[in-house]
Amino acid sequence: MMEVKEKQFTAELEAALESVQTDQKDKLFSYTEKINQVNLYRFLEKAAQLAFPRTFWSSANEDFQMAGAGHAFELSAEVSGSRYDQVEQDWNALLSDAIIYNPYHTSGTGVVALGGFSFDPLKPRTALWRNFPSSHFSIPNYILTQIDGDYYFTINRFISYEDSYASLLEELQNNRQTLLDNRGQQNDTSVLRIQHKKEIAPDQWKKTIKKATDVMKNTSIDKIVLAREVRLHFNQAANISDILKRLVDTQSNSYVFGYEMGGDCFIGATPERLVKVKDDEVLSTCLAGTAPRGTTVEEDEQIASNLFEDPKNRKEHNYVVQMIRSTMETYCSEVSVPDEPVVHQYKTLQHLYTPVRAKLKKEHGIFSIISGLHPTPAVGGTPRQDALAFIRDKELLDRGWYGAPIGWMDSNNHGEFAVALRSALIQKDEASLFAGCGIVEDSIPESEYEETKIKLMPMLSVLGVD
Ligand SMILES: C=C(O[C@H]1C=CC=C(C(=O)O)[C@@H]1O)C(=O)O
Ligand SMILES: [Mg+2]
Repeated sequence: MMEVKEKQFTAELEAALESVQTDQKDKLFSYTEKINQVNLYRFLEKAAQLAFPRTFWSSANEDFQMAGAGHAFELSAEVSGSRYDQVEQDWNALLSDAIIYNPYHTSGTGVVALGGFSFDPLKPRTALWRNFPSSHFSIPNYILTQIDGDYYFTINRFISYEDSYASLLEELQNNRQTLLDNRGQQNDTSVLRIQHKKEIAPDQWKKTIKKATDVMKNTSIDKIVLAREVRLHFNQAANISDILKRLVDTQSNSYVFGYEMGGDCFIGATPERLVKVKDDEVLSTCLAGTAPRGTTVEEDEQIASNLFEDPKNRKEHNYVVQMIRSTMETYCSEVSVPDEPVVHQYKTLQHLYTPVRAKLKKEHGIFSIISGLHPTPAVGGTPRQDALAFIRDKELLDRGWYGAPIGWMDSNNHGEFAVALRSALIQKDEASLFAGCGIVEDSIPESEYEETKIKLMPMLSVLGVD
């Protein structure tokens, strides 16, 4: 730390400890400074060396990235009905007492909570997701934020009145130095290989699709999203920071995330924004309907125009648009939704895409919108409760955090959540990958199976070769 900054830091820390002691109440202390460029992936490596659980977020156009180390404070709610309310209440309570030094007021700096939810709190949790509760948010001890090429470093420390100034200062300064040290070995050079790949019950999955289409022919259910799992075994433990870097480098137009809990890490590169809130501006995205990429420009365009015209994919997409529009109208004003989707291209596939814009009504926040939107028919179905009941009952998979909201929010009430698709739960030298498809009445099991294969490709390619 430069000397003038160091003086500022020690003065703020001293004042914070004094406030905690005077009030006899533990409080979160948060200090943000602007720093020179630091490699985010190196920061994550150093965090692992210090045994800190890691968090990572990269927005779809990479102009905003956060890497977190440690949990200064955790928000977690196991309750099902009100888990959003519970997290929101605990978050507001934490903020109301927090001592924040942040002259920049830039999104994603200072007191930031990163975290997410499980897909369905009513589905019994299996051993696979033992480290991931129904909801969990972390205010990391140390956050490195990159915005438009500028770098910020935040220290968050929950201070108890029993803490001593000298040991606090030593702890925070030592960790700061280690985490921001760009020297040392670059990323691991050993090659991650897939030694064993097991598709979990693909034939049964296709049978469940047939069951779903039969149900849709005979009931008022219009759409059910069904997912499946692929389990991998590697030649060595996967290097999380390396994989996150590879996802950012290869998956354009995608949110890349990482969330480490109890040694397991949930990672992904998802194209789907659930909601972004900045002041009163709200953005959401309807994404459903899929086709592969072509090998030539002509073929690519032909596939795109077929996707745009295809009634089955348009149906899948329209259920999402209808539901997101009506939910947004509950929480927002000036809801604007284009009449038709466009085709968006990603590395291995193309999607039908409809952006949504709105203005947040004063009485609502990001959690109200999340609770209204999740699960959209891009991951659940229509009508929601019937589709969820089918998934809960018939899908073989424990989705855990797959298909659920994952993201961040800060003390300025800015935040963004994506839908955790194209994701994997990494467990040292093993991983579970997830992919699902929107099933409508005219779905063909074999084609849906092919669709999951292209959705799995990006993650398989960053996790090594067969
Ligand atoms: C459920 C997934 O994708 C959803 C998002 C976009 C397109 C979809 C589709 O065309 O089926 C799915 O609704 C997944 O990737 O696991
Ligand atoms: Mg589909």
